Amino acid sequence: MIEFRRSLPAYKEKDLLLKAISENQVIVVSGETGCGKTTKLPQYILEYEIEAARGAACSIICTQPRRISAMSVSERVAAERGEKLGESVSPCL
Ligand SMILES: Nc1ncnc2c1ncn2[C@@H]1O[C@H](COP(=O)(O)OP(=O)(O)OP(=O)(O)O)[C@@H](O)[C@H]1O
Repeated sequence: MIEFRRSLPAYKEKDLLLKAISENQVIVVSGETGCGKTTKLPQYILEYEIEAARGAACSIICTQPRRISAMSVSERVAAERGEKLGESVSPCL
């Protein structure tokens, strides 16, 4: 799972993305389908905030257009983190 995460295009742009987020109130991220915008970028932000001792104060909201995709994304991200749903990832339908 870790190797897979590191193979995605989003991982290669991780530092650039975190720098852009820290320096701007709003950014637009555009990338090919499956590059990691939905499941990886929120985790990069959370991990960055945890490293900065701000993890407890960090809330990340990720919207999806359908219930099924909201559930699928939530389950996937929780699985990647080795957690159960409801720990750091909670779907809100
Ligand atoms: N539920 C899942 N089960 C297995 N693999 C998944 C799942 N969700 C995502 N992935 C994998 O993680 C990678 C990143 O997916 P992600 O949804 O973050 O990409 P994305 O850039 O948001 O794509 P899109 O623009 O289509 O929404 C995908 O290439 C896919 O292989």
